[in-house]
Amino acid sequence: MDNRSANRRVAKLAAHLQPQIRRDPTAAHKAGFTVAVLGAAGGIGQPLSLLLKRCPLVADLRLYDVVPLAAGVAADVSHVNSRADTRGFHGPSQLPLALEGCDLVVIPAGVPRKPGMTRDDLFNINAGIVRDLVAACAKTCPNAVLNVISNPVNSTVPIAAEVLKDAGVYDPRRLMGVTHLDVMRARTFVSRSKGGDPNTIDIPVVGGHAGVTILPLLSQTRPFPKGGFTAEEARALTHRIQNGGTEVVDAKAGAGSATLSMAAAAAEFAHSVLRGLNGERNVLEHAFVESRLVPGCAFFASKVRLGRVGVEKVLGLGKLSDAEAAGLKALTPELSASIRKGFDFARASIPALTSSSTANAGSRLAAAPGLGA
Ligand SMILES: NC(=O)C1=CN([C@@H]2O[C@H](COP(=O)(O)OP(=O)(O)OC[C@H]3O[C@@H](n4cnc5c(N)ncnc54)[C@H](O)[C@@H]3O)[C@@H](O)[C@H]2O)C=CC1
Ligand SMILES: O=C([O-])CC(=O)C(=O)O
Repeated sequence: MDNRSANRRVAKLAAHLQPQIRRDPTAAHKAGFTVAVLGAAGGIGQPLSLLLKRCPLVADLRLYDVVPLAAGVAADVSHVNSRADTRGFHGPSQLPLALEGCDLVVIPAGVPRKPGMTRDDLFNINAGIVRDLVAACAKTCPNAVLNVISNPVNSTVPIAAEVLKDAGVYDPRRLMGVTHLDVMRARTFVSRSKGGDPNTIDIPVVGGHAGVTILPLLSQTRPFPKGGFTAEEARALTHRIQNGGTEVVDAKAGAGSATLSMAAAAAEFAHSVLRGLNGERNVLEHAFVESRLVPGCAFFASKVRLGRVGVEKVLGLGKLSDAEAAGLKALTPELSASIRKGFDFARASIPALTSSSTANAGSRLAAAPGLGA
């Protein structure tokens, strides 16, 4: 074979292989991602760490907690045969080591509810925990995507935003409150009562992550159940989805709140974030993010499109039924107050919202497109 026909054959072979290379979702980031779990020794942290160890897009898994058990959890999880290198870290002196080079940091650190408590009752303890952990992220891995699980999410996410702004590294596309458990509950409860496959049924859940601020949009259920929802069915399902967390808190009778279902939700959500970072197109999830969807609510949970930078686009709410529109009106004052409470706490407790760091934050923010829908 002469050189020219050999070259032609190579070119033909390359052209044949090219589409397959482009279709390989991991091709863009062969090395995989570095992910940290902060609060890894806890009720959510342990099963979440296990599930992330199984995630094919995780190459380096860092398990951090204030308690030394983090090392034991890491030793245990590390024996699972998957590609992710797994290490444990404990105590504030090891936090920078845990965060160094992270692409994604998942934060379930903090105390859970007991029966009779609201999520807001956790504010006094968890607000400071989230503030300090996010400050460490701002310093060591300012470009990481943050998934905040710690309650009250309606306030801890605004706290995280203020801390990041103060450090001059806030990019709204990389800060997400995890509300995916509400979506999972909606899928489960609706498919059990009305039929349909809980794996594929699509039900938007918007607003926030506490009581009436959790607003399932049952009228947008796809596929829509035969016969639809009666007003009473819609009311009962909405109530159950809004109170799913309390159902578990009461069933655990003082021993904590949802941990296993939350770990499943956080792992599924983290996997979607990594798929987006990896360049996969059209990854859609719900998350509590900076938003302009609802006046008065600087953060709002809605469907978002995830991509290489985190949240690429906040999608609209679609057409609401009359009952859903009333639910949206009813949730706005509570959600808005919880967001303000987070902002106020952060602004009062961040020692230096100095003019220099504020100027710095301004320049970073100007470079980062907002998330208005
Ligand atoms: N977003 C959501 O949908 C959900 C949120 N949650 C919230 O997640 C949080 C954690 O819940 P659980 O895992 O059940 O609690 P847990 O008490 O079992 O675990 C919390 C872990 O955080 C650790 N921790 C405390 N302070 C820390 C710090 N400064 N740095 C690192 N680690 C720290 C503790 O040592 C413990 O291992 C709670 O605030 C809970 O309300 C729970 C379920 C659903
Ligand atoms: O209810 C709680 O305290 C924990 C939580 O956020 C949930 O299960 O949705």
